Parts: sequence; structure tokens; C-alpha cells
Amino acid sequence: MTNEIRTIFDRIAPVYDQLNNWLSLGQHHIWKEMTVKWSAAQSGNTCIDLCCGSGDLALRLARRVGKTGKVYGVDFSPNLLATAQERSQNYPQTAIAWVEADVLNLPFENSQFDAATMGYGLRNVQDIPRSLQEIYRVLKPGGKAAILDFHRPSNAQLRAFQQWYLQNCVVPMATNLGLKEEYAYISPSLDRFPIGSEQVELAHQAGFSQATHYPIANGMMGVLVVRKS
Ligand SMILES: C/C(=C\Cc1cc(O)c2ccccc2c1O)CCC[C@H](C)CCC[C@H](C)CCCC(C)C
Ligand SMILES: C[S@@+](CC[C@H](N)C(=O)[O-])C[C@H]1O[C@@H](n2cnc3c(N)ncnc32)[C@H](O)[C@@H]1O
Repeated sequence: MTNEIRTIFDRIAPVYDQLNNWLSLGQHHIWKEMTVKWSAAQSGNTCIDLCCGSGDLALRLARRVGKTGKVYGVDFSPNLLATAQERSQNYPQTAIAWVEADVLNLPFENSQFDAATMGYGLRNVQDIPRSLQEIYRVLKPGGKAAILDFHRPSNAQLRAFQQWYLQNCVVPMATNLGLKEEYAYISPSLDRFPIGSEQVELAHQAGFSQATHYPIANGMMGVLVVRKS
């Protein structure tokens, strides 16, 4: 399964950024900016972006931590990491290290990071509790993580719209690019993804003292914000 997920993301790498811009009507930039803000990353901090993909969140973190900070972007898709690497050449001032690794076995010591972000990663990992435990392990005491992903809205009409949009806009557009199966995967992965209150419960079980889920985009997306005490 892990290999299948990696293959999906390696295959969509060439069109990933473009499709996200089109299909979210540019909104994903706003959702990612909110996520970085909620991570509370500060100038000079050492931060980690898990499941960094093509680097959107890591590059935003790098802007926040500035020249005196350091950002690690971690992903297991070599193709998406290559895009991230290429994009970061335009930001020579910022210290970003791109690391090819599984976020379920992070190659970092305990308590290294002031802040963490994860965008559209938690729904894709094989073991959500383990992923939260790994984030807990690598955060410093007092550190925060902000985890952005799709969310199923409680409002039935909005949920119906979300399902309609995924099936009738997202999948057909991806089909035109030969990526039907890859994008058809989003809907079932969302069906089995824990809702906000369940994510909060899992975060407490992983050890986080504070956990809050913020629904955004009318509840079609959400950000789980956790703090290690
Ligand atoms: C950046 C976004 C999604 C990233 C993403 C996550 C995945 O798990 C994938 C799995 C397999 C293939 C691709 C991805 C993937 O790209 C979020 C925005 C992109 C969405 C495709 C658009 C979703 C739109 C909402 C359901 C409704 C938006 C309403 C309005 C148009 C703003
Ligand atoms: C939908 S993309 C999100 C990319 C980026 N964070 C963004 O918001 O645009 C999901 C990413 O998670 C990565 N991923 C999924 N499971 C992973 C794992 N166990 N370890 C490392 N990366 C993983 C995929 O390779 C992919 O780049």
C-alpha cells in the first residue's frame, strides 16, 4: 500500500501544482497560509514540513523563519521532491533541506523542531496514530503542529456538493491528463478519514496536551492544531 501511494504521487508530480490551482480556484494557497500561521513558526525557528510534496508549505515556512531559521521538507516521492528542490532554487537565501523519507519513521532525533506543518498528508499515511506519535516525538516541548487536510462537512448539502465536485470536476479534469485513478482515490480516502473531533481524540492519544480542529472552506477542509507541552 505504501508503494501504491508513493506511485500515485510520483505519477501526478508533473501536473500536481497546476491542477491544485485550477481545481481549488487558487484557494489552496489561502488554506496553506492559514496552516503556516497556525503552526506559530517564528523567525529563527527550526521547522519541519511533513509530506511536503512540491514544497508549498515548506517554502512558506522558510519565508517565516527567515535567514536565521531552518526548514526540513520530508516526503517519500522522489518526483515531487525534485519539483520542490527546483522551486527552492528561486529562494537562495532560505535554508531548506529536502529529505526523502517515510514520515512514519522520521530520520530525526527527539524534540528537534519548534513547529511542524503537514498538508494533505495525514489522510494518505498508512497509520494515522503512528504519524501523530512521530510528530509528537520530533517536536520540542511547547512546539506546535498544524495539519491541513480535506474534511467532510457536517452540513449534508455541502457534503453532497463536495462529493459532486470531486466526482464531476476533479476526476474528469484528471482523466483528460491520463490520471483518472490517481484522482479518483481522493474521494474514498476522504470517506474513511477521521472527522475533526476524531482527529482531536487521536491527537490526545498520541500525547498532545492541546488539540483543536478548525473547519475551513465551509467545513470541506480542516486544520488540526496540536501542541506538545
Ligand atoms: C491542494 C489540495 C489537494 C491536494 C491533494 C491531496 C490528495 O490527497 C491527492 C490525492 C491524489 C491525487 C491528488 C491529490 C491532491 O492534489 C486541495 C485542492 C485541490 C482539490 C483537488 C480541489 C478540491 C475542491 C473541494 C472539494 C471544493 C472546493 C470548492 C471551491 C472550488 C473552492
Ligand atoms: C497530496 S500531497 C501533499 C503535498 C503538499 N504537502 C501540499 O500540500 O501540496 C501528499 C504527499 O504526501 C506524501 N506522502 C504520503 N505518505 C507519505 C509517507 N508515509 N511518508 C512520506 N511522504 C508521504 C506523498 O508523496 C505526497 O507528496
